[in-house]
Amino acid sequence: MAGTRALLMLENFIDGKFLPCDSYLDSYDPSTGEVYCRVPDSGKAEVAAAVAAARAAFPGWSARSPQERSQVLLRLADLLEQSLEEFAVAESRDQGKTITLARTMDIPRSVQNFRFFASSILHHTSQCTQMDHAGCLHYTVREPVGIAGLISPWNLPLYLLTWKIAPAIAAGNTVIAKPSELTSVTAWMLCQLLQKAGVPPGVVNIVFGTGPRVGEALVSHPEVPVISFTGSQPTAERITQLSAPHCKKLSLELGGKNPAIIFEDANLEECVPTTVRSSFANQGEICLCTSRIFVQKSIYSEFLKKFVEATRMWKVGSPADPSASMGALISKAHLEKVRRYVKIARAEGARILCGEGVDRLSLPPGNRAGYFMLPTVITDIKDESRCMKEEIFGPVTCVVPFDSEEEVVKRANSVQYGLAATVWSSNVGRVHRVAKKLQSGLVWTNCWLIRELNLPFGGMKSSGVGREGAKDSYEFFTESKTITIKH
Ligand SMILES: NC(=O)c1ccc[n+]([C@@H]2O[C@H](COP(=O)([O-])OP(=O)(O)OC[C@H]3O[C@@H](n4cnc5c(N)ncnc54)[C@H](O)[C@@H]3O)[C@@H](O)[C@H]2O)c1
Ligand SMILES: N/C(=C/C=C\C=O)C(=O)O
Repeated sequence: MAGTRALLMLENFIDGKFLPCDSYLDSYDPSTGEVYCRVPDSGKAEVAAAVAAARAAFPGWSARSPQERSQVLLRLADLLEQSLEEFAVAESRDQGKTITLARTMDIPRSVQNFRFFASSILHHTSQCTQMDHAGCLHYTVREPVGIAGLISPWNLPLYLLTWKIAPAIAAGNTVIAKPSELTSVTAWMLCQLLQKAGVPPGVVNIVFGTGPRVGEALVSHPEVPVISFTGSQPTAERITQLSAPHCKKLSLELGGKNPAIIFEDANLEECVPTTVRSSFANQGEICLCTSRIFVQKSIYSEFLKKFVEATRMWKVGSPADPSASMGALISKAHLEKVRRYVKIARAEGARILCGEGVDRLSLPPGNRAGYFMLPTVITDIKDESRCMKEEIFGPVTCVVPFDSEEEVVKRANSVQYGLAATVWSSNVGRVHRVAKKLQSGLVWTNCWLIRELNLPFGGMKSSGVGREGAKDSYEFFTESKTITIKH
C-alpha cells in the first residue's frame, strides 16, 4: 500500500462519466519503483455497465455517416495533438520509456491513428456483380459489428490502444477498451478529451483492471461479438478458450523473435545504428524489436566490434532525461525475467559482450530503485538456446554468424514466431528473394519500423491471427452482407 502522499487516482469511464470503483490496484513509476497511481480493479459489474452504455449508444453512433464520424475522429486527433506534451510526460512516467520516445513516437502515432482512420473510412468500396441470365444484381454492404472489445498491452500504451479504438469507432461500432493495468494513465487522460471532440456518451467506454478479472469478463460477455487483442501468446490462448463458446471474431497480435539478417554487402554505416535502435528502442519492449542478429561470416568480426561500440553509446538514464536513449523496464518482475535470460545464456557458455553483468550501470540517486538494466549483447550462443528461441521482450539481443543465404533463411525461420524481420544487403535481387522466403508478417529491408498504415500489419505462426491496417481493420470491425436484387 502506498504512503500518504497524493496518488493519481484513475476512474473507469462508462457512458461518458468517470466512475469510482470499489477496489484499486497500485501502479508503479518504473523509474523509481514507487507507487504513484491507483488503478480501478474492475470486474463483471463494471463490464455489465459498460455493455449497457455501449448498447444504448450503438444505434445513434452507427447511424451517423462515415463523414460525420470522420469529423469526430479529426477533432479528437487535434485535441490530442494540442495536449501532446502532457500525454508524453504521462506516458513516459507510466511506462518507463524515455520522454524523447514518447514525444516523437508514442503520442504522435496516437494522433496519426485517429487521423488515418478518419480518412480511410471515407474510401472503402463494396463489390457488385450482374447475373444477366437470371436477371439479378448482387452487391455487398458492410455494417458495424456492434460492441467491440479492445484489450491492449503495456509497451506502447496509447499508440496501441488508439490503433484499435480509431478503426472500431470509425466503422460505427461502440467500444469497451481495457488497457494494461500496468499502464492505464494515458487511456484515462484520453477519456477527458472525448466529450469535447463530440464522441457521444457510451461510444467509448474504458474499464481498468487486471486481465483475469475485468479482461475475462469482457472476453466472455455474450454481447461483445469481437475481441481485438494485443499481448502475449499465453493470454491469447486463454482469450481463445473463453470466447470460443460465443464464436467471437478475434484479432490476435502477439509476440515475436525477430531476426536481423546482415549480408556481407550491407551498408554498415546505416545497418549498425539502425540495428542498435531496433534491438533496444523502448528498452527492447516493442514486439517488432530485433532479438536475433545473423551476420555473414566475412564481416562478423567487423560488425560485432562496431555493434558493441554503438551499444555502449546507448545511454540508460532517467526517462525524464531528454538525452537518455533507454529508460526503465516496465516492472520489477519483468526486469528479473529479462535478467534471468542473460543468466541462462551465461550458464550455457555464451559470451556476454556488453551490458548486464559486464558493464557498470550508473543512475541518478532518485532512480536507483527503478527497473533499469544495460543493453546487453550475447554471442557464441547456440540456435537451440532459450535466448534464441523465446521472446525476451527486453534490452537483450543475440549475434551469431552464418555462411549462406539458404542456411540463414532456414535458421531465421526455425522459431515458433513469425512477426517481423530485417534484411540488410545492397543486392536488390537478394533482399526480394530473402524477404519472400522469411516466415514473417513484416519484412523491412535496409531499414526498420517504417510503418505504412494502409497495408496489413501482423504476424504468422505464433505471432498472431489476423491483420490490422486500413482495409484489414475495417473488415475486422464490420460484417459483410451480400444482397441480391431480382429485376
Ligand atoms: N503483435 C503486436 O502488435 C504486439 C504489440 C505489443 C506487444 N505485443 C506482445 O505483448 C506481450 C507483452 O505485453 P503484455 O505483457 O501486456 O501482454 P499480456 O498478454 O500479459 O497482457 C496484454 C493485455 O491483456 C490483458 N490480459 C491478461 N490476461 C488476460 C486474460 N486472461 N483475459 C483477458 N485479458 C487479459 C492484460 O491486462 C493486458 O491488458 C509480448 O508478448 C509482446 O510481444 C505484441
Ligand atoms: N500494431 C503496431 C505495433 C507496433 C509495435 C508493437 O510493439 C503498429 O505499429 O501498428
